[in-house]
Amino acid sequence: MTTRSISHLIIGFGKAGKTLAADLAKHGESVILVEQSAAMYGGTCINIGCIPSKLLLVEGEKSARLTDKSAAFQAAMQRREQLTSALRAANYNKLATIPGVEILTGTARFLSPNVVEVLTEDGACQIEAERIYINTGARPATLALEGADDKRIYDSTELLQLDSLPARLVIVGGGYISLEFACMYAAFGTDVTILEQGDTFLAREDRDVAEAMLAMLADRGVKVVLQAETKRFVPGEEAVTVVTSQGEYAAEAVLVAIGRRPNVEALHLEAAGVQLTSRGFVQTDEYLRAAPNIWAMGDVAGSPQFTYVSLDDYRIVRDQILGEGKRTTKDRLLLPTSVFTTPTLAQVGMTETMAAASGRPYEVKRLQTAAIPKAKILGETHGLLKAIVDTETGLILGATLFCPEAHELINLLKLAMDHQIPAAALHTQIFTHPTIAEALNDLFAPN
Ligand SMILES: Cc1cc2nc3c(=O)[nH]c(=O)nc-3n(C[C@H](O)[C@H](O)[C@H](O)COP(=O)(O)OP(=O)(O)OC[C@H]3O[C@@H](n4cnc5c(N)ncnc54)[C@H](O)[C@@H]3O)c2cc1C
Ligand SMILES: NC(=O)c1ccc[n+]([C@@H]2O[C@H](COP(=O)([O-])OP(=O)(O)OC[C@H]3O[C@@H](n4cnc5c(N)ncnc54)[C@H](O)[C@@H]3O)[C@@H](O)[C@H]2O)c1
Repeated sequence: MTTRSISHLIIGFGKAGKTLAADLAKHGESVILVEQSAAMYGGTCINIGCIPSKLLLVEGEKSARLTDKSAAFQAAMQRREQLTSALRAANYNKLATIPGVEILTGTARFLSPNVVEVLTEDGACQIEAERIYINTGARPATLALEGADDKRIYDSTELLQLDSLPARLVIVGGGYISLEFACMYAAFGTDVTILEQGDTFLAREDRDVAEAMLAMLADRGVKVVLQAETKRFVPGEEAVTVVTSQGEYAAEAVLVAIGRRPNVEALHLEAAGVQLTSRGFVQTDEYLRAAPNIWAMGDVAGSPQFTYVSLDDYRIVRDQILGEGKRTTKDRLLLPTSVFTTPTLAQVGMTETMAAASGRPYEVKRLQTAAIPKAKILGETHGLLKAIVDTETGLILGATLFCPEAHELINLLKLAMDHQIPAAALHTQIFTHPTIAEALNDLFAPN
């Protein structure tokens, strides 16, 4: 078996790993990046996550004008394939052409804290590295239930690659993936039912926001069933039936979207002295250090599962290798989020419920999406905008935007909050017209 030595070994072609590899090499360092699958060059986001799902959401909305939904669905899937293939090739070539970076296609596992074995198609090789970075991501959690091996039961990766449009889709789980896929498939004309085991829909959101989301889903024909414990799947000839504590639901396709688990098993982390958290993620400190010469970044490190957080993990690790070593997970400040339903639900900082529990003096600002001229132009009037303002300091404590373009606008609010721009400044800020952004003038008007 060949043994090689390298300064930096990155395991996994995720957002953090690929960005770090390029940066290190541009600073004259030598890097090997190991990726287990040629179909995953570039990682989850571009191949099986953010990019294909958002493309299909957009294509679904466009299909509203078309009568042949099946043809529209198949054309959308082709576009998805073209885009992800092109991005995958671009991601590979961008890294592979940087002097100092080598991409090795194979599965990595630790033999000791600084030696990793990589199993490739051509056999195994050992790599001794001064520094090792784990960026192996996560995979869909599965339901170990009777009938779960039926071919009509899918995870998100598989449902992004269906070759024909199902008449009915049942989604087990009521989180990010569920809501986005519900909108995506409903837009193509599929009859969608969401089965959530919890008793509260969108438990982290204020009830008026959750109600607005439910109204939007109902308008699109999406049914939501709460406290639905899935018990088993019963395969039939035409459909599979999901048997739950709240009744039985037959469908041509079932999506299980109940969270994602870290990819740690293949790594043999015990050989590296790396610990796991109680939830099974790689245990790190706030510098993302997992052992003296080992770091973990992205989903596998238990970081909030977003591409932009994986990118921020890269910034933290980069600062230790190439910078001042000061940046930590605490420097992220507020973390904005966006569920790309139609319209988007975007959130940053405190909700009204959190503000009430905080004991701080606050007021709630509210605006209905239907009051925004641009929303009327778009014909997307579902939703509302809410902001929480500290009545002593006049600073914004949080915002929840359920309206068109909310995924863009939320970044403006994070900027205002991080840089302590008072709410009153947004009330009088000049915004272009007609835009959704100008609604901030009204949202932040004095109560
Ligand atoms: C359907 C879906 C939609 C999403 N939409 C959004 C969104 O809109 N916005 C957003 O911010 N986030 C979204 N996410 C989440 C986001 O995609 C992830 O948080 C992010 O991609 C995680 O990146 P990462 O850097 O942790 O690693 P990943 O990109 O997951 O990369 C890990 C890589 O490691 C490889 N690997 C695993 N084990 C080994 C091993 N032993 N040896 C070698 N290689 C290995 C894997 O094959 C993989 O390519 C979505 C996720 C999904 C599933
Ligand atoms: N727009 C985005 O940024 C985006 C989009 C998709 C995914 N993601 C990321 O990917 C992660 C994973 O997404 P997800 O939707 O799989 O997980 P999630 O954690 O967002 O939601 C899972 C949901 O499934 C429910 N659940 C769990 N077990 C269940 C069961 N047995 N039966 C019924 N319901 C059950 C949970 O109560 C929860 O509501 C997200 O948390 C997010 O970080 C982000």
